[in-house]
Amino acid sequence: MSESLQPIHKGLEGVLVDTTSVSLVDGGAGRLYYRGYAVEELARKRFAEVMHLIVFGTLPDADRLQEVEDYLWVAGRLPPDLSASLRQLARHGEHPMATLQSIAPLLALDPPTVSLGRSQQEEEALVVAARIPAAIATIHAALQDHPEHPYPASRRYGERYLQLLHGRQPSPIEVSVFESAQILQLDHGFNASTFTARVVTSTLAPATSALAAAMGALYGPLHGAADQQALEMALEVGEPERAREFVAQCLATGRKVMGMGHREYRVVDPRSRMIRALAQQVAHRPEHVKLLDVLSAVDEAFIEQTREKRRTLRANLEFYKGVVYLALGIPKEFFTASFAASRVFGWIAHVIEQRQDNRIIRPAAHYVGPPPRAMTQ
Ligand SMILES: CC(=O)SCCNC(=O)CCNC(=O)[C@H](O)C(C)(C)COP(=O)(O)OP(=O)(O)OC[C@H]1O[C@@H](n2cnc3c(N)ncnc32)[C@H](O)[C@@H]1OP(=O)(O)O
Ligand SMILES: O=C([O-])CC(=O)C(=O)O
Repeated sequence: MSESLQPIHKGLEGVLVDTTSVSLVDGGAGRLYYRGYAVEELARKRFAEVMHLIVFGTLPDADRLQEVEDYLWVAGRLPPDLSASLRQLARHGEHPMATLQSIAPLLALDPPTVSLGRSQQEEEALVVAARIPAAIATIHAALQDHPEHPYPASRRYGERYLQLLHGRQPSPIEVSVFESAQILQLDHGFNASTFTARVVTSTLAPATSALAAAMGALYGPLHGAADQQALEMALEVGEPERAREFVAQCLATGRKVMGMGHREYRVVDPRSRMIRALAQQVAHRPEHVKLLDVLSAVDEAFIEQTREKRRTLRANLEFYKGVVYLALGIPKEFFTASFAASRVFGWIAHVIEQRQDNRIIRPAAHYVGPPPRAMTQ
């Protein structure tokens, strides 16, 4: 068939481009599984366990878990030169995601003495991933104009993450809620950033370049940055009583309600329900309780007012996440970077998978420009 007669799959909706064994998104049933295990069960585990499952395919035993947590702790410390360069870069005041994307491939410089025995490319990618929490904390400190907090002694990912950011010891509840939220964000089929990582990998570019490119895709408001935008929308709505009018106005003017809708889910995104429950566990301050009330009211109004749409639209991962992060002391400008700190391990799993049976990803386009013509001048 000539290219012009083929159907065009705008946005690649429903197009199968490869296989994956990392995660299964069951959009009809509203279920998500990582390597066969339901996320509802995995969210109760430690972050490093589920990260190991995603990247290496198995849940680690106690010895391996300790090895991986030790690895993340050693590899996660930023070398002083790198930290100084990042601090200087961050002081330009760009969005943390822009700074993080620009530095991402270089986070593997001056490698640590530890290794997980993988290929050089995979080790470099793991070092980048391990160093993202400290990189985020450095950007945060630079933007606040305060010195970085000392590198925490904790081997536990969530505890170290929050301590790097605040310099104070988080409570056990804060650690477990944060780790659960991060687990829910590890992987999600061929979403836009993961597919970006696979496209870049398919050219045989370095794994670290694939991670930087994926980070660029995650920064888009239709994808990862919807977390910050959903929270900003809740602030704009202000009061639960204004939700119905706000949603009606969005629908009338074609403005998207951020954190709503999904390419795959035809029912509510299971992560949204779980993230909302996590938000209820940590939202104690009146302003956080109010944000949760506003979001719940927008959620309800959106369901009611989109009942007639051809596609069922429900809250996705991003809708309630901001309340969890805010209550844990993560400023809204750092939501998407914190998402990236988790998703980077999913990207690595897909880089590994793509490399195992690679073919360059290169779709076709139907040309609609001027026909071949003679140059007249
Ligand atoms: C981690 C993540 O990336 S989760 C997704 C985060 N992104 C967002 O929350 C941004 C808001 N949501 C959206 O923009 C979309 O729902 C996406 C990008 C998630 C999915 O996009 P697509 O699969 O291409 O869906 P599409 O945009 O075709 O939506 C189908 C219909 O629902 C409408 N719709 C979809 N999402 C929304 C929304 N959030 N608000 C209002 N209307 C919406 C579309 O306008 C379209 O309406 P139409 O049939 O009248 O034209
Ligand atoms: O799958 C998608 O298109 C977006 C998403 O929910 C994710 O990346 O977590």
